Amino acid sequence: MAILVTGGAGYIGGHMVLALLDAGEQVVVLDDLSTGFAWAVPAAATLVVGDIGDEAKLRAIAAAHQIDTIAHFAAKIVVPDSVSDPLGYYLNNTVKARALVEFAARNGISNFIFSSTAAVYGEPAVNPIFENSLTAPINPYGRSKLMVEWILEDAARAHGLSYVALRYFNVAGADPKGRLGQSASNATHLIKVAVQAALGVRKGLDIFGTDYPTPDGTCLRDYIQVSDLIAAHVLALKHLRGGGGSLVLNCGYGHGYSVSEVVDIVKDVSGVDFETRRAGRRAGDPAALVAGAERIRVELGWVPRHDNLREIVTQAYEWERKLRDGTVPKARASSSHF
Ligand SMILES: NC(=O)c1ccc[n+]([C@@H]2O[C@H](COP(=O)([O-])OP(=O)(O)OC[C@H]3O[C@@H](n4cnc5c(N)ncnc54)[C@H](O)[C@@H]3O)[C@@H](O)[C@H]2O)c1
Ligand SMILES: O=c1ccn([C@@H]2O[C@H](COP(=O)(O)OP(=O)(O)O[C@H]3O[C@H](CO)[C@@H](O)[C@H](O)[C@H]3O)[C@@H](O)[C@H]2O)c(=O)[nH]1
Repeated sequence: MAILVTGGAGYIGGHMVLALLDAGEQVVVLDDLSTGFAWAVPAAATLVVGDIGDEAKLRAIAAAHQIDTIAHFAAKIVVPDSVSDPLGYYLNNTVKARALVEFAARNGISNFIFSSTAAVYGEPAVNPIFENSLTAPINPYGRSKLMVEWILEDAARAHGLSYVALRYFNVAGADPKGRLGQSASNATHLIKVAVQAALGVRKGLDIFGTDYPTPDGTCLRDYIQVSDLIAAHVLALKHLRGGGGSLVLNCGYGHGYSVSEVVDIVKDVSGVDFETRRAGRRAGDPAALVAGAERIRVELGWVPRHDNLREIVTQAYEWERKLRDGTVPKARASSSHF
């Protein structure tokens, strides 16, 4: 049986592909390369370049491979962009995901793993946030993802699918073996931007909002290391293949760091005191998001191995240095795909 990984040329999906290949699985990646990289997908996986909304392409994949599971990572992911381009986000993240769920239902693909997000909770009244806390997203990105959770819930009931929706908190770091990291040069994530500032790839860093109701006035987030997150997906796959029922699970460590604390750790790890500027709040940002992180341990037996922000920052820094120096390992010639 093969696993279809949408968005498998991107940051998190790329780590999933590595983990699946490490486990001896057959992997088909579908990615339009809008923010992903063909070179990041090992030649041992089949790479199909295309849109998740392209039904003909999906049918061709189903005809050529025995897919039993879809791991759906492909999405647009930048919260402030979703505020300025909501319709683009609803099309890519919701409408096309609906088509993918329908494709699964029609083709007897009974397992679906979905990249959801902490953004479904909006501005929570209290932290940590549990899976049964109120979902009230405050930006189109979070809404675009919450709707897919609802689509999955209803489709599962009607069409015999089982799914695991993983609500990621803030994903960071890189493959501990140094094979992959976050590569898009215009990524907007805090740790990515901070290590770029430390390496002189960007000129300093804006701190978006210093007047939040948090201990130091900057936003709090729960940063989860990317391989720990992927381990949760591998366990979700095992759960679904073993006939387990649908689940919605937070993926985080259960404690948060402020933007200022993250910046201090990046400065310390890199030894570079790069410039920081106090800037206004960024559109769509909640003050604090910290996972209630128990359910995933109970349901899947997940045990984090990299819950250490210094280690996470070091991995991100080392990967960024390779990107800057042009020494990242390329897993395939970029033209070898369908
Ligand atoms: N990075 C985070 O902190 C975070 C947190 C919560 C949830 N997520 C979710 O995780 C998933 C992966 O995010 P990422 O950080 O790896 O981002 P990414 O941009 O690196 O990866 C997304 C991949 O999807 C591809 N893609 C986008 N739209 C597509 C389409 N219509 N058809 C085919 N391919 C398409 C892109 O080319 C890219 O390779 C997303 O669903 C995102 O919403 C990420
Ligand atoms: O240059 C920067 C970049 C970020 N931030 C702040 O850092 C925090 C974290 O921002 P970022 O790393 O961009 O992540 P989020 O906006 O929290 O969103 C991430 O985490 C969410 C889950 O919590 C996911 O849903 C999103 O896909 C993912 O991008 C926020 O307060 C930002 O305002 C800055 O101050 N300066």
